[in-house]
Amino acid sequence: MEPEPHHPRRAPTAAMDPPSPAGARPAMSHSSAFLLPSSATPAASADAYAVVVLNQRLPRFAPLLWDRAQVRVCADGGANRVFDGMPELLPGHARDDVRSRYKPDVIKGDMDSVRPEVKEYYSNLGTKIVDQSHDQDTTDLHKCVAFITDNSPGPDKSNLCILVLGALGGRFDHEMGNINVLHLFPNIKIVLLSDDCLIFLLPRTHTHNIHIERSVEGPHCGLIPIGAPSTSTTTTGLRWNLDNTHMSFGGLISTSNTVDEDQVMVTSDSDLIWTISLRH
Ligand SMILES: Nc1ncnc2c1ncn2[C@@H]1O[C@H](COP(=O)(O)OP(=O)(O)OP(=O)(O)O)[C@@H](O)[C@H]1O
Ligand SMILES: Cc1ncc(C[n+]2csc(CCO)c2C)c(N)n1
Repeated sequence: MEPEPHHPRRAPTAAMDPPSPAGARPAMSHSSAFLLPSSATPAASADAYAVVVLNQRLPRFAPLLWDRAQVRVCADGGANRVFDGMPELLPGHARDDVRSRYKPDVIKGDMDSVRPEVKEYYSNLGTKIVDQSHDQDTTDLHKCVAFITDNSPGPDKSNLCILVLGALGGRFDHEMGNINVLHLFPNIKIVLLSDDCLIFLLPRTHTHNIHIERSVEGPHCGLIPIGAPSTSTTTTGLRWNLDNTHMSFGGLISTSNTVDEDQVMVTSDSDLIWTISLRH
């Protein structure tokens, strides 16, 4: 049986941007400023970041996002990647210092991939270990996102942004499971990342203003109706814009598009996946 979305849709009034006229969709803003080096980051970011590390090679910007986050969670074998990978990404620093500094707050999952010595190492440093081996129906990423939303204060999670490292590339079943988590939590800002690109969900309840951080992302992008066809999608700011356009698998979907402006606007009657390439 398909699990129900974890949270009801956000009421149209709870948008983060200024109020919209009656009947119009409220606006939601998106930015990848979290990828900018500390020196270039806007002083006051509205977002509170959580990082989830999956069981794939750490992206090169893992230390930056880890430092920027308020909560760090490893999905099962993701803990091995932090243990092995953080010292490799920070070669000028002593291996043991890096290990103890990059300590996850939580390791959660069905615990069939985290190595015993890694689990013991972090457990001794105070990491919380949540063994959910009894649940073989939800993915480790689903378990980690549920943990973060359940433990973040207040009913309004509009400032929470969950950055998922190692979510794309690799095994296709895992990738699809990771994308399904975006659809299971449509009201939570979740960004799936790899070294090469990022993706997030654009819920149909809002119009979307996507600020393009040209120093770290673009130009290649896509707009994809994974969950359901879209009868009408309209965009601005792209090389190939959509104008009240129908999109579906078996028909048109927008791949190999490129960003033309610093601001991309998207309105659709269906939830869409936005993807953009990352610069190396
Ligand atoms: N190759 C991959 N591509 C994309 N995501 C992955 C990949 N491998 C793991 N993940 C993500 O990392 C999480 C933790 O990985 P882990 O290998 O511990 O999971 P698992 O449930 O034991 O996998 P398996 O299906 O191999 O038993 C997964 O739930 C998934 O979200
Ligand atoms: C229809 C169906 N397909 C696959 C699985 C297997 N599965 C899905 S999530 C998960 C946990 C991975 O850590 C496992 C083993 C299932 N339960 N139901």
